[in-house]
Amino acid sequence: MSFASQRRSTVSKNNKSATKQTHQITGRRRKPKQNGLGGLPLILRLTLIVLLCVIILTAAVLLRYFLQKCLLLSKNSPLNYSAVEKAKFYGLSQRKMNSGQGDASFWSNLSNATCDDQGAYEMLELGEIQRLQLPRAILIGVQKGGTTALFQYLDQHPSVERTKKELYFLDEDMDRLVGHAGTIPRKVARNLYHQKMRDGMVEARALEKQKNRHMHQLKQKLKQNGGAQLADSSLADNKQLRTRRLQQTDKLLPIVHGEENTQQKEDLDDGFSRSHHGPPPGDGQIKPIKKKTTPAALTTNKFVMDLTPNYMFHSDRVPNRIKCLVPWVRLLVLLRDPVARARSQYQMKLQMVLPKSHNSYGNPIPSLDEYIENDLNALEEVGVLKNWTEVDFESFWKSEECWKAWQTYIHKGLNAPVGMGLYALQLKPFLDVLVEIHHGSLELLASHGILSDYFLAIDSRDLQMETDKTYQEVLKFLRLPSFSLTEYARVNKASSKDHAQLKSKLSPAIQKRMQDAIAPYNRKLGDLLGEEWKDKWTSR
Ligand SMILES: Nc1ncnc2c1ncn2[C@@H]1O[C@H](COP(=O)(O)OS(=O)(=O)O)[C@@H](OP(=O)(O)O)[C@H]1O
Repeated sequence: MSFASQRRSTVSKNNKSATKQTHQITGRRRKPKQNGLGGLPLILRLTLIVLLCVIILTAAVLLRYFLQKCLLLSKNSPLNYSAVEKAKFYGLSQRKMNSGQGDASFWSNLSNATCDDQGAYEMLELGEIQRLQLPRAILIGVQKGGTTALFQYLDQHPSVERTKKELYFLDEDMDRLVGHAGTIPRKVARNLYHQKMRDGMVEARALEKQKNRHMHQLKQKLKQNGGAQLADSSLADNKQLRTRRLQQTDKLLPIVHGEENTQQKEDLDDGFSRSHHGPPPGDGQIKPIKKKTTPAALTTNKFVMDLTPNYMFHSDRVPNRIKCLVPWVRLLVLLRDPVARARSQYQMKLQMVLPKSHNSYGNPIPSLDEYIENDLNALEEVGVLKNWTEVDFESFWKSEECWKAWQTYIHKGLNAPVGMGLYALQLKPFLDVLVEIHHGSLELLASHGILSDYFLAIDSRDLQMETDKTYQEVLKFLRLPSFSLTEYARVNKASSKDHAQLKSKLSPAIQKRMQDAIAPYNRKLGDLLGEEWKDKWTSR
């Protein structure tokens, strides 16, 4: 050891003993070696802190997930849009999920609104469908096709659960729900559909009670007025009373088919108020769905149906929603001569605004001719109607251009008196979806009788002329026991008010223009539904 190092070691020893002495003097001891984070290398310490943050964050997310799930799926939860948006946050179990086979149709790509996984659907057992009170059949259309009459006939069937007509769930409600977020989880959507169905049933039961109460009061009054003979068991057959009852029912009809607010729905000025078929609210428009108070339990083993004639017109989105939410349903549609249907729609709109002669934009109410012409022009403008040769129409029909033009038209939110009569255009996506669900082609399904298991089109005229026979056909299709009514009333007729405009007829020139314009689509209906539908209305 060199002198210098010897000196360093002596100095260090001296220093150590000096420090020891100092500690003894001050009574303080040297700090023990640190055991906590302080003793760990910096990198380890940082890793631990990051891990801790991740754990805390995960716990917060999980807590939020459970809270949301409890809130959103609880029966009494407020159905508000933001909750649904938040519901996107959690994925849902995809058990029992089948992948839809076949080509994804153009419509699935366009659809702005399905559930969590486009192209996939989930079948449920009958017991489960009943438990969830989801519909087993849907009446998809058409507006002014005699749907209120059929609704009332079905409503009287002992195996059918009373419900409210026109729920607008698969179109309007779903538009609101998905309009902003793009998709919503299937489970959430089904839960909301269930709640809507249940609300409809509760409302229908309340309405029935109200009607019964009124009948009771009427009986009492008749008794007091010496009409005792009317208040006995033969009451139901009494014409006078039946008429009164129907009048009462007519008063309640706006409630039954939810038209009480239609006049407030003024939107585009194509003559009248917009009615339940506007464009889906895109661009971040969020309207909350109104919550209705429903009793905690409403159990039924009866046949549950959704009857919303406007679904047919919203053919760009409703079929996919059906596939996604209720793929087991049977679809029923009433088709009426498009010209008569358009006229009936005009009369309905007119009744809503009469006796005013101007709409809320201050513009005069159009005549029937103007009403039809305006719509013909709108359809020509977007390219849905054109003066085609048969060959040209065939290639147009198969092109995406056709469906895009139709979608542009739907999204204009017009009254669509002519557009609603283009049945082939509207039915094609519904049939496509059935083909997808039941794996095959339209021809294959038709030849095996599978299509007729799930789809039934009825001519409104048959319902009107051969009501009982047609009613039996509907019951058979729905797999309901045969049942006949003592009377098949004609309901929801255009008013017999003495107003010239209500009585107006379409001028022959405009009628011809409409018939010629829609003829190619009428012919297509034959390809879709069978020869008997080809040129059905032009031949009459
Ligand atoms: N049993 C029967 N069969 C066929 N058609 C019938 C039946 N009963 C009523 N009607 C006529 O149907 C028209 C009303 O149709 P909707 O009830 O579907 O209208 S709505 O869309 O619910 O407003 C309406 O037509 P218009 O009178 O031409 O307006 C009713 O008269």
